[in-house]
Amino acid sequence: MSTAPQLVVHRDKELMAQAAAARLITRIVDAQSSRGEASVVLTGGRNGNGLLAALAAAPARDAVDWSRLDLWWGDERFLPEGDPDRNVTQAREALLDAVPLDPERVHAMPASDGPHGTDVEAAAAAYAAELAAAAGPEDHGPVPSFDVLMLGVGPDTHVASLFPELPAVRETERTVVGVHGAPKPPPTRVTLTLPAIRAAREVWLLAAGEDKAEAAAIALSGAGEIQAPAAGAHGRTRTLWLLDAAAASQLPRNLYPAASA
Ligand SMILES: O=C(O)[C@H](O)[C@@H](O)[C@H](O)[C@H](O)COP(=O)(O)O
Repeated sequence: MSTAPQLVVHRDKELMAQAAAARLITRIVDAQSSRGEASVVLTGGRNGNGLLAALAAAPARDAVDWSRLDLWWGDERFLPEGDPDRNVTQAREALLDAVPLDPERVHAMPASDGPHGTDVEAAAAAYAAELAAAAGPEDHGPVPSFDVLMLGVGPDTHVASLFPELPAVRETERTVVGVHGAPKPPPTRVTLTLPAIRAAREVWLLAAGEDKAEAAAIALSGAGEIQAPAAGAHGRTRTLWLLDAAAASQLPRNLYPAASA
């Protein structure tokens, strides 16, 4: 199946979050119906958290069997456990604390005061090992075939903690790496690499707001993944860009989907 990106453009970021939450519920329910379980990779950032908050408010959230859902993270800010800036802390507040998840299936990335201390490379290696342990023979390498992997897109085209031109985006072997000197605070982070991201069945990129318009246009116009990491994020069966009208405002006309609302 082609992984050419598909685009859906919504009127504004609120509608985008609600529609994406509805889409995610459906995707999880479908996966659980066919395989008995589902796996989703969460993203940090306002759009990812907006989606989780919309999901928390959606009555259809009860259609999900939360106890048979694995949650992973695409990246994490390497900070102490419970820090309000950690992506997992924000996800807990937005949704996770409100639904009956199996704690064993909530795979938060290590914190900077965890078993590896401030050694971000060791923390990354431990997460890579956790992913490898969860991968089965049917998977395509040392990472499970996530049903949906979500990524917020930064104004510089970064996704997860893969920033343009930094070493992490050039990684071709390891599935998880430590990041030093990230331009978005905090500077030290843990991130999935592009090969790990591309193990997902579906990759959804979320972009809302005018400050994302240039990034979306660049990433969708054939830019290279080292300069524009979002361009290298695609799923094995589907790559979906979920945008609001402002973020879509600089897309070349041939990419703008006429029927989106
Ligand atoms: O740790 C983080 O900050 C992220 O995981 C990062 O990759 C984020 O998703 C983008 O920067 C988009 O963030 P917004 O949705 O807030 O613009």
